[in-house]
Amino acid sequence: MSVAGDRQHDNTTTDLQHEQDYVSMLYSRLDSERATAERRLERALRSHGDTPQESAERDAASSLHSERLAQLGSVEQGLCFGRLDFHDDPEPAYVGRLGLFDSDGDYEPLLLDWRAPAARPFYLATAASPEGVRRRRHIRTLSRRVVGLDDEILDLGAVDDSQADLGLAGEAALLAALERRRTGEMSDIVATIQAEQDDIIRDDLSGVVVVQGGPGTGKTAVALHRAAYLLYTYRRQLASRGVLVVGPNNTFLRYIGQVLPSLGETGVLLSTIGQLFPGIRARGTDSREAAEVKGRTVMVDVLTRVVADRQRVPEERFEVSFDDDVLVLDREVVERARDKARRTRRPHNLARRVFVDAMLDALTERAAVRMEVDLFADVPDIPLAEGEDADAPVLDAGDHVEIRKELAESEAVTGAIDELWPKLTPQRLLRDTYADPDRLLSASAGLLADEDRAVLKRPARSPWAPADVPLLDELAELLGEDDADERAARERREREERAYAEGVLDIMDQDEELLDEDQVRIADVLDAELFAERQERSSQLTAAQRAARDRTWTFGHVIVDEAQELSAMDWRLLMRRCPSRSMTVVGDVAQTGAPGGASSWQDMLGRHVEDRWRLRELTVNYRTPVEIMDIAAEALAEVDPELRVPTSVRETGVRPWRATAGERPLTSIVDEEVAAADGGTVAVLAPASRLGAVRSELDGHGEAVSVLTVGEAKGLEFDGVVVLEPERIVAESPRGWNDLYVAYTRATQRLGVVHSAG
Ligand SMILES: Nc1ncnc2c1ncn2[C@@H]1O[C@H](COP(=O)(O)OP(=O)(O)OP(=O)(O)O)[C@@H](O)[C@H]1O
Repeated sequence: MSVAGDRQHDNTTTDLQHEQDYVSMLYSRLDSERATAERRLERALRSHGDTPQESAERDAASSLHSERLAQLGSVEQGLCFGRLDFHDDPEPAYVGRLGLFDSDGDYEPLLLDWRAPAARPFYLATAASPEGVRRRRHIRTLSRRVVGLDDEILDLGAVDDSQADLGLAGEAALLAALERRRTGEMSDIVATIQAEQDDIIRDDLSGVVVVQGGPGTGKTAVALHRAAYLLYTYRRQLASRGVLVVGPNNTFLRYIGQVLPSLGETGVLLSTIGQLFPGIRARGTDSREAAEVKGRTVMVDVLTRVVADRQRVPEERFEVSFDDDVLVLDREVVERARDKARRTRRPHNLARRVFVDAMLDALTERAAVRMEVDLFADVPDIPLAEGEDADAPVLDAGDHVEIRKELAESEAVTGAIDELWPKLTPQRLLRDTYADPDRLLSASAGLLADEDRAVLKRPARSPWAPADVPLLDELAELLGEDDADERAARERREREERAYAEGVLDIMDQDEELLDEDQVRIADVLDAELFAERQERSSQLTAAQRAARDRTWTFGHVIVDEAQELSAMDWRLLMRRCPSRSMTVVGDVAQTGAPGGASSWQDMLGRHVEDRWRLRELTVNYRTPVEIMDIAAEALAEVDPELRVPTSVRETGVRPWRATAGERPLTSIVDEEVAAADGGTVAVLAPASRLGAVRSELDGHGEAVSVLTVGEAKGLEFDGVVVLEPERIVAESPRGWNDLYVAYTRATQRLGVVHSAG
């Protein structure tokens, strides 16, 4: 391992002092930016528009300034982390978390945003290809203090071919970052992004990019930095639609939750698939088998049938009481009404109107005929006048309208029509299907085998599981939402709220004119509330928040992490959220654990984008040291002997240890690992069947130790990892070797393996 260049730790007092002066100047610039943003926000909040347009402008301005303020607040730590010196420019360039300019002078850049094109050489320049860079300097800071400098002179003469070169940039800073103890929360890598990662982060917005890489190659880090880069570079396009980042579970989302805010980006929605149906909390768990069946594409056909089964035609005829009488329609008439509604190809709840109309038309006819018969029942035959037609209807169009209206208002009639074509919600429909064996059979006969059907059955009150969410979403599409009434009510509410706010502001204006200077001004009291309300209203307008509440929201870009775990039905849901197909798909097909997950990207994506996706690969492992990867490689060979582990950047000199269950109490093993981690994080990864027992055994260790299944640990990392009973982990799942590979590669420093006894 080497760096292509001559690295120097040039921490001379003069150098440090020089950089300290510059960094201090940047912080005072940051402070004055903050003061300006605060002033502007205050001004925007105090102003109030007379017209709806002015109010909208005020809301937009206050939201802009609060966002700016939040961004300026988030870059406090590590504001500036790099400096570039060039061969043919005496002025160095400083690189940091956001761009700062010399507003007193001629707007020269004082600090380059890491995402700006001009900052790119900081990540790409190498001795072999220096891009005009003479020296790259990493500036280490603690709060606002400069504590160290790492310099690289990018001199071709210093290229060393004799060592295996991973093309690392800023090796000292990188290794320092990698050696750091883990806190349980992922950090950004903005100061040490490597060239192969940078290339992916800055890839085009359009199309589907698949990032394939072994464990620890920085896929998650790259995905998150790409979100920040895209929002910076394509802000106009993305600000209104937002960016969605999908992760496998809540623990993972918590783990990555701080990265984007630390990069000054808050407009991103982090979510699991299970959270993408507003109003549903998927708290249940499915068996592996049930999750696999629910994830199959054939479920689309099953659900289509579930809906069609609710569009019924009576066995013989349709009968309904109306006006002391019974109206009867032949089966064929109902069938024609159903066909007419189906032919519209609209979703069930929207096509329902067509069915109801056709039924009411037919019933009006019947009722009219009956009335005519009744009208003349007791009347003696009267000779016809000249020109009068014996068959001409007695009731006119107006009478028909009246009858139809009465039919539409009759509960008996609407109830009977409802039975045939009810208004449905996805939740109700899916619940009923799982709970009713006859319905399930009718919907899946010929599509699912008996044993597949059996795993779907469950009582109506069971909680939703994550794999139900794509099915609910599919049903929501098949059903559609007849929300015309709701939409009208919402628009009315919004108009009223605006009128109210404007009214209050007018009153404030008038009152203020009447008050003495030294009296308490009503506006001072009212202001605070109004401003708070306005602020809340404008903050509610962020794309991410609106998106979280709206099932039909479509995002400007979607990033999927641990994407190999997604089922075919998960992909369908995601594709609906991203009609532009601007996506970053991140994962490792060698780590797939989910029964319905991917073993090839083409299998997963081809259905949606054919071959229009581009593969980018990451090859260097930043997490797991060489010693541990030697063991992980054995598990990978069992998955597929052709696969190779990524190359580790680090060696620790500490070899993984092995023990046999029962030799020593688990508690003392774990105590030792906690001590060795020296304040870092420790995890015990257990077979799913042993999790409960191991958790109670290690109860006393509290927060210091995480006891997890491999599935739960996916995407996470810990300084020390103890893997319990690898044999059982392998035996418990058809993808057991993949699971073991994931388990071994969670460690940043130490790995211990406790084998099953006997
Ligand atoms: N350029 C870098 N500079 C500093 N740290 C890095 C860099 N790239 C990756 N890392 C660190 O390496 C570790 C692994 O990264 P990450 O979790 O993104 O890998 P991954 O490919 O998603 O792994 P897995 O597939 O196992 O989930 C993290 O701690 C991350 O911060």
